[in-house]
Amino acid sequence: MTLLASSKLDIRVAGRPLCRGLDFRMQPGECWALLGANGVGKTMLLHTLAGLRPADAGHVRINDRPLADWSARELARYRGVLFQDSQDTFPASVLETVLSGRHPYLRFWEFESAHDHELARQALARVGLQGLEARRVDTLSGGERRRLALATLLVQSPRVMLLDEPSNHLDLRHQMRLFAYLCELTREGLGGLLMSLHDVNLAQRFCSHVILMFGSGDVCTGPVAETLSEHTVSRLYDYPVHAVYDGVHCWYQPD
Ligand SMILES: Nc1ncnc2c1ncn2[C@@H]1O[C@H](COP(=O)(O)OP(=O)(O)OP(=O)(O)O)[C@@H](O)[C@H]1O
Repeated sequence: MTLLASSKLDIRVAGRPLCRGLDFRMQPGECWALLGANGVGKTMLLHTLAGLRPADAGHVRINDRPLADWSARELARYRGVLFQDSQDTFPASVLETVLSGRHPYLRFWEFESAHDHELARQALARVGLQGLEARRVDTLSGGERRRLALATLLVQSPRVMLLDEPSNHLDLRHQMRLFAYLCELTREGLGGLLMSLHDVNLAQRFCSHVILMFGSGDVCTGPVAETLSEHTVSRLYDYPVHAVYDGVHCWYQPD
């Protein structure tokens, strides 16, 4: 079974190619990073794979079914999207916001159950926001708001997670803890994770596979060990880097 796949996927914006002929298959338990320079099209690609915007050509399949065959409710239960920025239209509380992750499972006018509240409590504890349930979201710091968005996604418990720059606003400890948790959850629960990142070293450390977007539609995919190199990372950001290996971890440093 393939959780998420694209074939011959083309994405263009204002006539400009962002992604040309992308073929990839995400198998259960895999963690993928989506890397590329600013403005190269990472958000557009994530949104296309999530079914939030149409592709210009090619196909997306989730769980081996074409996107068009999924109802909105089915999709909301199966794949979760973390947007680049959180927008709070109403001054909801932390608890109300995290419980909104359960809405795909509720019927119209149905209230959240004790089980939903327990999932919300566990997710808030997981991201270190326990005790803040009654706080208004517009009083949270940037990092706290980001962690609340991640908790809301966890409460949704999607099989496939599509995350747009999940490390935004997170300090070092929260980055390392949450990335380790998301990847362990994906591997052990045999889900699928695709996240756009600006830190190639987070991809190198936590991910099994990468999609690289080089600009003008050029894309390539593959296992991290075979795809990331001094050459590809330097080309990706149009800036020279060199690899450092300490016997355990490899990372890339700008020259
Ligand atoms: N409606 C639009 N009209 C014209 N260009 C657009 C429109 N929407 C997005 N773009 C352009 O599409 C390109 C890809 O945008 P996208 O947000 O996917 O980039 P990104 O790789 O996620 O960037 P970043 O790393 O800066 O977040 C950008 O150059 C952006 O300016």
